[in-house]
Formats: sequence, C-alpha cells, structure tokens
Amino acid sequence: MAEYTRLWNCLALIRLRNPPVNSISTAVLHGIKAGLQKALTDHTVKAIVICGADGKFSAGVQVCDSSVFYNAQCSP
Ligand SMILES: CCCCCCC/C=C/C(=O)SCCNC(=O)CCNC(=O)[C@H](O)C(C)(C)COP(=O)(O)OP(=O)(O)OC[C@H]1O[C@@H](n2cnc3c(N)ncnc32)[C@H](O)[C@@H]1OP(=O)(O)O
Repeated sequence: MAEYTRLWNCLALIRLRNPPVNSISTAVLHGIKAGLQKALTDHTVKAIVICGADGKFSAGVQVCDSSVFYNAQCSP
C-alpha cells in the first residue's frame, strides 16, 4: 500500500506501507502510481516527498513478487 497525503506548503506525501520493511510489491507500485497521479493533477503541489512507514524507507523490490518487474515495465 502507499498512502497519499496533501501536506502544507505545496507539498504532497506518498508513504509506503508494507510491513515489515515497506518493500515494493505490485500493490505498493500501484499505490505509488495513484499517488503520483493525484499529485500531478493538483496544480498547487510543487514537490512530492516519498517516505516509508514506521521509520523505514524501503527494502526495494519485494522478493518473490516477479510481477513487480512486469508491472513496472508495462504500465504507462
Ligand atoms: C519500482 C519498480 C521496480 C522495478 C525493479 C527495479 C529493480 C529493483 C531492484 C531492487 O530493489 S534490488 C534491492 C532488493 N532488496 C534487497 O536486496 C534488500 C534485502 N533485505 C535486506 O538487506 C535487509 O532485510 C534489510 C532491508 C536491510 C533489513 O534488515 P534487518 O536485519 O533489519 O531485517 P531482516 O531480518 O533482514 O528482514 C526483516 C523481514 O523483512 C523481510 N524482507 C527484507 N527485505 C525484503 C524484500 N526486499 N522483500 C520482501 N521481504 C523482505 C525479511 O525476509 C524478513 O522477513 P521475516 O523473516 O521476518 O518474515
């Protein structure tokens, strides 16, 4: 999952949440894409911050989820 929040001062936040290490699964990838689309359609947003939940950024791609590679390559 990735949660979108509109912050103050023209900032948008996308927080990766996939315990225990916020790895990037297909669902997280879709959440990032949805968050980016929201931010890009809000013309008051000037910067996008991407962080991880619970004090961790991300362990990178989720091992054993090979569909992440397919989705990353095939999604416009
Ligand atoms: C966005 C488009 C993507 C396109 C692909 C682009 C190419 C991308 C490549 C990459 O992302 S390469 C990087 C892949 N990631 C890694 O190699 C990280 C491997 N993990 C670690 O080095 C360590 O686990 C850690 C993140 C430094 C954390 O270490 P720590 O000692 O704190 O905890 P651990 O006991 O090692 O792990 C806890 C728990 O988390 C699971 N886990 C760790 N990494 C992943 C992961 N990448 N995917 C899924 N799960 C992961 C680990 O198995 C442990 O689980 P349990 O054993 O507790 O069930």
